[in-house]
Amino acid sequence: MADTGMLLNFDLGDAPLKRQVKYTGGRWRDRKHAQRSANKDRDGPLSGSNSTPLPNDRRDHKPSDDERAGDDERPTKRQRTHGDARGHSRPDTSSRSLSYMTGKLPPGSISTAPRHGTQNAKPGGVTSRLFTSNPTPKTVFEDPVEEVEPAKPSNAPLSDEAENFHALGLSRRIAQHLSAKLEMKAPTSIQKNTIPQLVKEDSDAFLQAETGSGKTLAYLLPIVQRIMALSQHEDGTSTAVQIHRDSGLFAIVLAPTRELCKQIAMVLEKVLRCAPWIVSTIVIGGESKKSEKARIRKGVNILIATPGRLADHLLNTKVLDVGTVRWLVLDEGDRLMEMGFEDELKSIVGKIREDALKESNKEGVKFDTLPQRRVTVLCSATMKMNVQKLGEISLQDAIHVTAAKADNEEGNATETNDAVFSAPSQLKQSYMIVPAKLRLVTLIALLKASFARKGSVMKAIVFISCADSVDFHFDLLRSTPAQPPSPDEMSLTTNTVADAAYITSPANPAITLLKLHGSLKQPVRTSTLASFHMSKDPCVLITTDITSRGLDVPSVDLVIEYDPAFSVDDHVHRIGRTARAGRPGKAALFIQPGCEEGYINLLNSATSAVAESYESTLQKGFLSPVTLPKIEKGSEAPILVSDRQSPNSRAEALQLHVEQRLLASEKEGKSKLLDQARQAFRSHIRAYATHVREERSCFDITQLHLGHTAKSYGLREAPGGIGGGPSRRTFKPGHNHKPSAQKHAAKSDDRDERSVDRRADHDEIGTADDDAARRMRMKMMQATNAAGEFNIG
Ligand SMILES: Nc1ncnc2c1ncn2[C@@H]1O[C@H](COP(=O)(O)OP(=O)(O)OP(=O)(O)O)[C@@H](O)[C@H]1O
Repeated sequence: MADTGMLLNFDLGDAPLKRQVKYTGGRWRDRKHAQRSANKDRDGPLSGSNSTPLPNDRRDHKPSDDERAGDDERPTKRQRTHGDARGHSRPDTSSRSLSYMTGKLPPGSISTAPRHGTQNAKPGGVTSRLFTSNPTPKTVFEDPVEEVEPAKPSNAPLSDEAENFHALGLSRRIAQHLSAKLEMKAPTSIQKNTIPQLVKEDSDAFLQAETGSGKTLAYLLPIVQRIMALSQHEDGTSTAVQIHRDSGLFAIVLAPTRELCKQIAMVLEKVLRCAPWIVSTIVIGGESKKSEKARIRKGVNILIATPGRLADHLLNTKVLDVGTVRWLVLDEGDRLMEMGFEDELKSIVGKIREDALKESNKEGVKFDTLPQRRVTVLCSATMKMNVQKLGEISLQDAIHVTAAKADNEEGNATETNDAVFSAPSQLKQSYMIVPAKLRLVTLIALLKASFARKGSVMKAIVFISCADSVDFHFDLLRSTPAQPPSPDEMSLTTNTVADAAYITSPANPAITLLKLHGSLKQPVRTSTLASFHMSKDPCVLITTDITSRGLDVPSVDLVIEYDPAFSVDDHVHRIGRTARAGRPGKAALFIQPGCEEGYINLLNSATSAVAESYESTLQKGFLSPVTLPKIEKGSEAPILVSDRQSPNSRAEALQLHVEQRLLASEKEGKSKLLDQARQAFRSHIRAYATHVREERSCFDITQLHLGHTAKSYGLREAPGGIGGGPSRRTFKPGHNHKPSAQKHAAKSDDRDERSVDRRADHDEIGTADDDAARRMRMKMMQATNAAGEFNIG
């Protein structure tokens, strides 16, 4: 279709709505049908209709108190979901949209508003009603407070006059390398408290610190230091022992996701440039096992792995000997357990123990500077039951290291009690109470506003609950190439990196959009993440929780939680992707009016967010006229609105544009986007049901308005296929409800997005060392009781 005539502005102007609409064009039968529906509408529109003519006086109408009181309740009538045999939703029965949606009339014949929109659009256009029938938030918004001084960063490096890496027990060579090559002059608090401990002592450690506080180097540097010390004296002269790649495997670092493993490997690789004789490698799922075997066979001193893949190699790669392992690091311990790696972890710990016993009976070189027993370092944000269990499996007598162990004025170490797992203090957090219908337009407005000024935001991450929804939003917001790429032009990131057509503005014309989730193939994930890291243009990554843990992209300045996290802990990890190592950062959370507002109280224990109104976001986001991408190949890019339209009209016009774009895709027989929207909607609803039990009262699936939620997917009504699904089911404690996207991803080797049964698990476990397990349990219980700080939520 050439220019579709997608008349994007359906503003009806000041004139009262003319009831007699004359339909022209198209088939007689369709005109008649549309006319009849219009007449019916006049007598009273059908309930559940999402797209009805907008009486002008309602457009920017501020409800009176009485109306507000009525609105206060959530709309009682739930949108019915109709689906035909093919899963297509029944079209909206309102007059003009009916004709349009069924595609029987040429679009131009029903859209009578001028193309570029004016206040006085002709009657007969349709609009997508966004500002009526929305529940009113119960939260009372306080007057905007004066901009306060930004808080002092809590995860920044300490002042380099006071502290340096050499003073913590690292060799001059390492300290100089850190300072000269990695531009790290002074340690962070957690590094200051961890490094001396792990360099001098052989006891296990439990590390707990804020996101972005440098935990990775806190455990890697002591390991490298002690392996280096085998072959080098402090003055740089050589010892009698020469270390090379087949001297033995000394350390294993386990992390829950492939991305995190790769990132740790990159950090280690940079550190090892000052000791190139020490060799590290990585074994993760999704890559060739053969080449991993070959690397292991050549010899490796430090191994970074996902538990599933390592357990597999321990079974099938005979050459992998873990008898010499002196450090086992479990990064993101809580996540390792949540993702169901318990069995693999048990088998890995058991195998290391078994091989260590055999090794101790062998004659050969004894490595004096290495720990004489295996040291386990467990990093975890929280000390919940599953982490205690992991501690019982792996730790013997761990010391608890936090960033808050601070020096007092006399220089004595004192333990403070504020080791709560919380967001960095300099991170500015806000939340918006956005009615379901307005979510999509508010997201676009927020992104537009954030990137409106060049340089104000460089990188943003948008968290969404499931992979299907990520796919849909990416395909919706990207610009479609005029021609599909030829096979020669295809690259790994062809379908994951694109121009962000809906976010760009004249001031910031080049914004890249990326997507990432666990259902993508590993090489695609790796390349996409690399593009995000390296992009010099501003960019937005739309992703699931796969990116929420550990991912370190220093230039991320904004995190948007479009769907709230499945637990408060996950929320803190998500927002922790910004404001890293003392840098500033912003985070915005979308919640809906109603029970979700209770979530703010839950968050207050871990974060402190200020309320922002979505209205002001719409204002800021739609300040200037919006040029939308073309709907069809060959059509002009229409300018959505004129300067004279209010932000609300612009929002409605944008919503309508999205809805029509979806319908146009179906009409053209390429209903990919429409199908995607339906699938995304279904997965969203299922994912919504998987919030942790303690937080489910804030995310009550029965309170979700399906019709309004569908609108945020550009759908005019909720598609079929969810009735009788989890949306209507009451939640049975202990029942495992899996979002389909997560189920799908469960096949992946590192189990990203794997369905997580978040039940607190109090079962006793049988470990090889029951006594150590008992001691560890006591210790962790003590820590939990003493500080009462780890059980958030
Ligand atoms: N001493 C330091 N000086 C300056 N920057 C540092 C220092 N230590 C670490 N960093 C930087 O801080 C950032 C965060 O480090 P890292 O990823 O190890 O944090 P983390 O505590 O593991 O975070 P998360 O809990 O989110 O995984 C990295 O970009 C790293 O390069």
